[in-house]
Amino acid sequence: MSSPSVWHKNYPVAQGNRQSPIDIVPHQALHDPSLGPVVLNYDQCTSMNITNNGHSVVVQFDDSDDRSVIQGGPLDNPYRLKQFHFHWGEKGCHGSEHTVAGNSYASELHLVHWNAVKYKTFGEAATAPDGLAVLVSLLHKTGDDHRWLHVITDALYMVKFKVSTTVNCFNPKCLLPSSLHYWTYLGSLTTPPLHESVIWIVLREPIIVSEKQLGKFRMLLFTGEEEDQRIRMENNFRPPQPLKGRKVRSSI
Ligand SMILES: NS(=O)(=O)c1nnc(N(Cc2cn(-c3ccccc3)nn2)Cc2cn([C@@H]3O[C@H](CO)[C@@H](O)[C@H](O)[C@H]3O)nn2)s1
Ligand SMILES: [Zn+2]
Repeated sequence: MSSPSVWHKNYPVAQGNRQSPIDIVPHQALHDPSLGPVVLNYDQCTSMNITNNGHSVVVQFDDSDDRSVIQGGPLDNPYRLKQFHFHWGEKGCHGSEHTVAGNSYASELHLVHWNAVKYKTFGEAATAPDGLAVLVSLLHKTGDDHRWLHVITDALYMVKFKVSTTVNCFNPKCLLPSSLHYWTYLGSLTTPPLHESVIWIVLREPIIVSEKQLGKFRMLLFTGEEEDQRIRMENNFRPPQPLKGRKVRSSI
């Protein structure tokens, strides 16, 4: 995984006008009364596999129909859930991609959805300005375990190296905070190809996880079993990018 500071050499859009993540400054966000609640329909979700793809751990879903969608909020259409994955650091409270008033969290969950009403495939949607919607849950490290995150962290030993394994149905709604109040802004993928195709929906309330649970993410490796070098997977987060005049709207 190359460093974010050199991505612009192969992906000039890295220096574009709607890059992610950003630092969210709550009192500068615009309260927009027209922003309704986000609505999550994940009950028929069928998670398929959990994969260490060499830069994060990803749980993929069956996105061949509209069984798992997000809608409402800033979205004009329902967006299909494709996968969720995490970003984290190597210790303490650094590891999230978005920061809030300059403060970072220990980790960040991204639920990646695509606009299957307007676009035929994820790949096509991923290059369109309204193609993707990513719902963000910030993970705050304190003492206690998150009661559902252990389902994921207990499976991580199976994907220590760059491999994939099947998982039973896992409804990611259990990894979200109780309040669905959010900030929203137009941005990009935070890893190459950095397409400027994402409507970001960042939940304001973090979820609480334990150091032990975070530690299990850090035992993952960027490398495959066959490689003799063993590089721990950590700090797979991009730092905040310039706002370039964008407005962040708030649902409350
Ligand atoms: N930090 S975050 O902002 O949220 C994310 N950052 N990257 C994400 N994904 C990777 C990705 C690749 N592409 C893309 C799009 C068009 C052309 C070339 C690459 N866009 N995003 C999300 C993601 C993509 N995929 C892959 O999509 C392919 C096309 O459908 C599929 O063939 C693969 O099996 C599947 O792995 N998975 N996840 S999200
Ligand atoms: Zn991500």
